[in-house]
Amino acid sequence: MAPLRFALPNKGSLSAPAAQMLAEAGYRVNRSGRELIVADPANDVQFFFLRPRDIAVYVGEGSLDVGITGRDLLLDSTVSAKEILPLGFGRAKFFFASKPGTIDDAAGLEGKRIATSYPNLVEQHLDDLNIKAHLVRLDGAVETAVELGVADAIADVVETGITLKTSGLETFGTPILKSEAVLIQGDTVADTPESVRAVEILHRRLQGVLIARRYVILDFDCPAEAQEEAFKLVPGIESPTVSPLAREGWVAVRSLVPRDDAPFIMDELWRVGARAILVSSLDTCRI
Ligand SMILES: Nc1ncnc2c1ncn2[C@@H]1O[C@H](COP(=O)(O)OP(=O)(O)OP(=O)(O)O)[C@@H](O)[C@H]1O
Ligand SMILES: O=P(O)(O)OC[C@H]1O[C@H](OP(=O)(O)OP(=O)(O)O)[C@H](O)[C@@H]1O
Ligand SMILES: [Mg+2]
Repeated sequence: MAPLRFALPNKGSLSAPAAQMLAEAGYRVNRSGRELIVADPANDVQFFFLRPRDIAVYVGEGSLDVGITGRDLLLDSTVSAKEILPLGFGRAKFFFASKPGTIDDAAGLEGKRIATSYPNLVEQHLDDLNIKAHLVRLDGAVETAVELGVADAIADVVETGITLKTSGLETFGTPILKSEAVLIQGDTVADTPESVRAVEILHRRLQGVLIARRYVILDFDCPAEAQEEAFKLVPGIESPTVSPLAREGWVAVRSLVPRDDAPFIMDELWRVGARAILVSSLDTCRI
């Protein structure tokens, strides 16, 4: 059987977190040096390390089966590869920005020059808004374009906002896009049942990692008469697990709860009478 051909970012913001996530999902992305192709025979996968912008193209053209790239890069590529799982890292917003007091909403872009390295994404958005503007396509560092008089506004990725601030620019309007790293799939996957199955397994494994990151295991002991109230606080993903305790009239309960909510749920459980409330992390799971 041919291995699944998987494109991964070779450098940049998405590279290390993508490799980390795949390692947590059980893949062996052992890239010791600068190799561009790495085999993972145990999982029957071949990894190709490419620029994130090119990943959408390779997957969209059918040269590779799946890949991890940014949603913004996928949309800008205009290829037919489809997003099959958002991965929760590489989060950034895509905004218009200009010098304060010059342009303050998207309508103000009519007839203006906009610098961007995502011309297709921006053009599509302007078309949707029925705004005609001139795009100035740059490779990067687009924030400088306004200062240098090449453009009146920019459209770019904003993460912390530090780059914009130091360039004397401010965002305006609502975000053009909320982006994050995404798993993408090309049309060729459907060609063989083996690759369909390999992608299903990959999808389920990555989803397991996402759940393990977002949820914690909550264990507690609860008086039987308080259990109904406790279950409302810990519905779990499907249903909480309840086991008898040696102590008469008490049950042990185990459930998954969102990591961020755990401290509040623990306070409420204590209030309804639960004791020995323990939180532990998941490494990974299949739900
Ligand atoms: N602070 C950030 N800067 C740039 N891209 C970011 C940032 N945070 C998340 N991203 C996302 O990372 C992807 C861009 O990755 P890419 O490797 O091309 O750029 P990079 O991290 O800026 O690296 P480089 O310095 O080589 O340009 C996009 O999907 C973008 O939305
Ligand atoms: O909101 P911030 O946290 O400041 O991050 C956003 C900045 O980071 C990226 O630039 P990068 O460093 O990748 O340079 P580039 O423009 O050459 O790609 C992006 O293009 C923005 O300029
Ligand atoms: Mg960049």
